[in-house]
Amino acid sequence: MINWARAANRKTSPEPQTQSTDGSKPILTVSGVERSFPFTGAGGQLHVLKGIDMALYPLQLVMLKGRSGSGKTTLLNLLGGLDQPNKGEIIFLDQPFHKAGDDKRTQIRRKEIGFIFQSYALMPLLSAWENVELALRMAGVPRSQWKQRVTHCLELVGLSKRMHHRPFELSGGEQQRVAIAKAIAHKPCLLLADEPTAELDSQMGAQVMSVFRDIITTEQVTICMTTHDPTIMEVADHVFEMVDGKFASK
Ligand SMILES: Nc1ncnc2c1ncn2[C@@H]1O[C@H](COP(=O)(O)OP(=O)(O)OP(=O)(O)O)[C@@H](O)[C@H]1O
Repeated sequence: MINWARAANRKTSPEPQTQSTDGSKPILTVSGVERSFPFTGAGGQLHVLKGIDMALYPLQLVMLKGRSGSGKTTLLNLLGGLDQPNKGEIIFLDQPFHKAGDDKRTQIRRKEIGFIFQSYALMPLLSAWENVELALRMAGVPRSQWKQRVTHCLELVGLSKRMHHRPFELSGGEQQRVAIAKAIAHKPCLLLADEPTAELDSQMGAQVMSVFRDIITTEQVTICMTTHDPTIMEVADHVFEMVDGKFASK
């Protein structure tokens, strides 16, 4: 279940954390990041991110909140190297992510980042086991390690008894836990999750958050996720609120 005691230590924007509680270095820093998109046909620009500064530290659970369309997914895509900023810097594991080309970003992403989506994004014809195994195959992990790693990841998310079920035979919460096992299989240091609990009822959402808390410790990951759910936000180490393309000020 959710560790509600963590709420007492929670910090909220506007002050992007400039240091961790234990003095460790950030794994990712964002400075002055802006992102615009061209209007189709009209020749103008939609200025979505207008100067974002933030840092993610090891073993943090960080949440992005804000109204629909405020730019949360746009920022998450930049953090994960799926997109690039028009302005500003993103440094990931001491490397300039904002300057890296597609191949370099893909290479870093495959090794160091895991993604989790609202809609689970599982292969429907593959079992939970095969879905996680596919993630290892795609990450280039040697075949000799697959069996042990798949078993470990599915056990971590509490699905050791559902390993051979296909997605349609699993509940929404169970499918999302398979998606988490898939996202951590290649041992990334950063997990990015876009509305991971949005499709789940409160009990299943709490289960997913409990799994997140466990894997931060056992797998040594940092998690950055978006959410609209105030109950879920209670377990964050830090909440950034996005308003009009920037983080909200007090
Ligand atoms: N590739 C793109 N091209 C054009 N506009 C885009 C693109 N990606 C995002 N946008 C626009 O940027 C704005 C922010 O979108 P984004 O998906 O980041 O918001 P969000 O805060 O995640 O919203 P929600 O909570 O509804 O998921 C929206 O107006 C969206 O239409």
